[in-house]
Amino acid sequence: MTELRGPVRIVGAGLIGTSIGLALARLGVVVELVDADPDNALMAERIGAGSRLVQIEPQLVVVAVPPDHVGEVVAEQLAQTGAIVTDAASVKSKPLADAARLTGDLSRYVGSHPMAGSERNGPLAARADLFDGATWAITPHETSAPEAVELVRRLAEASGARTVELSVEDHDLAVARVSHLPHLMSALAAGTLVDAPNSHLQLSGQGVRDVTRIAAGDPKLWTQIVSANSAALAGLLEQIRGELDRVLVALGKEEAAEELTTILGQGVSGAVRVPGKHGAPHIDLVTVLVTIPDRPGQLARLFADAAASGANVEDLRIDHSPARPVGEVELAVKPGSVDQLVEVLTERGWVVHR
Ligand SMILES: NC(=O)C1=CN([C@@H]2O[C@H](COP(=O)(O)OP(=O)(O)OC[C@H]3O[C@@H](n4cnc5c(N)ncnc54)[C@H](O)[C@@H]3O)[C@@H](O)[C@H]2O)C=CC1
Ligand SMILES: O=C(O)C(=O)Cc1ccc(O)cc1
Repeated sequence: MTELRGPVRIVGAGLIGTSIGLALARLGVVVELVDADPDNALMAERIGAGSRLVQIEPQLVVVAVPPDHVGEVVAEQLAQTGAIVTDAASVKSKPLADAARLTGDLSRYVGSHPMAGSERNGPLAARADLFDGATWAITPHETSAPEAVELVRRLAEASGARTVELSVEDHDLAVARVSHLPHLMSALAAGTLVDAPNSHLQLSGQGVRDVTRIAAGDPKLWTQIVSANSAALAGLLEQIRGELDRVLVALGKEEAAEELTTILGQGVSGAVRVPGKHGAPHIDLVTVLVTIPDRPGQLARLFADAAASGANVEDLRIDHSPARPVGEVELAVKPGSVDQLVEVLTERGWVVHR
């Protein structure tokens, strides 16, 4: 059995590299931090993700640099060390092709991709629990050694994730659907707000926040991601262009209302297919709205009271009402625990709406 003993060298101490370092530090694995930007390596070291200098040869190297540089860094690390090498890039075909142009033997390399992140970047955005409960794709290529695949699986599990194995090609098709297209859609929707008057923006509610959150991701990083996956994305974008034409033709025409309902119904059918947290199948959750005073300690009290009811909070949203000294917290729970939750919260003085 291949155990993850360390040291693990992380090249690229940004959001993802530093988060992996922090997750491994929880288990006491020795981590070496390397970055082209010395300030980032220093920052990652200061927040406890590892050390900039480790004298022992790494067992595993994790390349967490932007996708355009992954292939060259993978080839470099294979040449400089006897370690198993993986990367965390959001696309898998291009880094593999780039590395293959630079080195003959890729048996110690296995690509991987943690499916968790943030719209923020750099070591200061890193979190030790970023990958807890997340899915981590492992994408062996034809010559990946089985022990290399096993060690990368250990890395993902040590970081708190559950693993899914896919081919390189299938991975890129999958992320085009579940990550890259949603990102482009979010950016396009958010882009229409740039010139919007403030009087319009002040009507923003949770819907527009949901749709635009991921648009805040680093444009330079996302240019590399979507460009490297252009073939898989092109088909989906053609499909969306066709759907947009259907919407434009149908909008506002009484006789085309059914067409519009069909398109919107497709959205409902697609949305329920997105798996729930921890990769579990989608379950319908019930939401309960609680009004909370905008004062320190209120959220902690609400969570303690929710826990006392026996309900597990599956999801959470907080909405601040402008110009009101209260917030609105939406707790999502399984249908079986909602009655007890409402009863206990009401008993304890919370204003609850279902
Ligand atoms: N941002 C996200 O939510 C996710 C990103 N990823 C992937 O993880 C990788 C890293 O992304 P982030 O951590 O978000 O970016 P980041 O910008 O936070 O960090 C990248 C780090 O790599 C360093 N770097 C760049 N070129 C280098 C080189 N040649 N040698 C050494 N260091 C170098 C930078 O100085 C920076 O510290 C990317 O390949 C991305 O596709 C994967 C999952 C989620
Ligand atoms: O912020 C989110 O919800 C994400 O989905 C983050 C993310 C960004 C890029 C990836 O390659 C994987 C995950």
